[in-house]
Amino acid sequence: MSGFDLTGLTASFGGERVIGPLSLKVKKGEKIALVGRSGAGKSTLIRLVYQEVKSLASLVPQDLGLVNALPVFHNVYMGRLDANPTWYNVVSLMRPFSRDSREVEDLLSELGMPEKVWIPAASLSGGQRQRVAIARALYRKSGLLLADEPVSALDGPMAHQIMGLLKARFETSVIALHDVELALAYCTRIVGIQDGHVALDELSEKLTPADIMPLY
Ligand SMILES: Nc1ncnc2c1ncn2[C@@H]1O[C@H](COP(=O)(O)OP(=O)(O)OP(=O)(O)O)[C@@H](O)[C@H]1O
Repeated sequence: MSGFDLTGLTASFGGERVIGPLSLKVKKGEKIALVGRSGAGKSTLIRLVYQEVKSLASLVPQDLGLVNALPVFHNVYMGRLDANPTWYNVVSLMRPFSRDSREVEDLLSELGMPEKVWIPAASLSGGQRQRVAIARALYRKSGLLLADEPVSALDGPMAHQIMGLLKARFETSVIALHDVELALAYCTRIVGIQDGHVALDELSEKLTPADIMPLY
């Protein structure tokens, strides 16, 4: 089951309510884009959803969550840590198994950076770091993707390629996107967030960029 139905979602910082109460029902197979101006609450909503669904989801947080001192391989491998016994993970830290190395290398090839597999994450560019976080999410092989601006550091053609890949590989997704064109092209439903509430909820096929602009 990769959909979810959450109600009564709220978040506050320093006593100030920034989300909700808000409900979000996502059906299996839906690709949702969360859109809205900076500070509207998209990242906070992604975090709230992740807290609820945790192990069912693959997460690409806005800060990416990479471990700089570790090679790309291990950063990607971390996506599936909970699927393996502890001894397997400890051995993999020192001497990765060849089947795992091959799988990670294949993923990195798809993302256009096969030569970086043994490079520490610290020495990657911003766009490369973003692709490592995406590889980690793909490696997890869950049915649900939660991603916060996953292609913001990528150039146009690469952003389209990766959005296409995410659409194909995840049955269901909720992606915060500031790029309205990408949202309409790769997502089936647009949820607009304004001041922590849902201000728009419509199928992409019924919307144009002009319909979304009032949120900004
Ligand atoms: N750790 C925090 N401490 C205090 N306030 C926070 C914190 N995180 C978020 N906020 C506040 O919550 C509100 C929503 O922030 P959030 O990051 O969810 O917005 P966003 O829509 O994702 O913005 P952006 O598009 O810039 O990433 C903002 O007013 C922000 O200042």
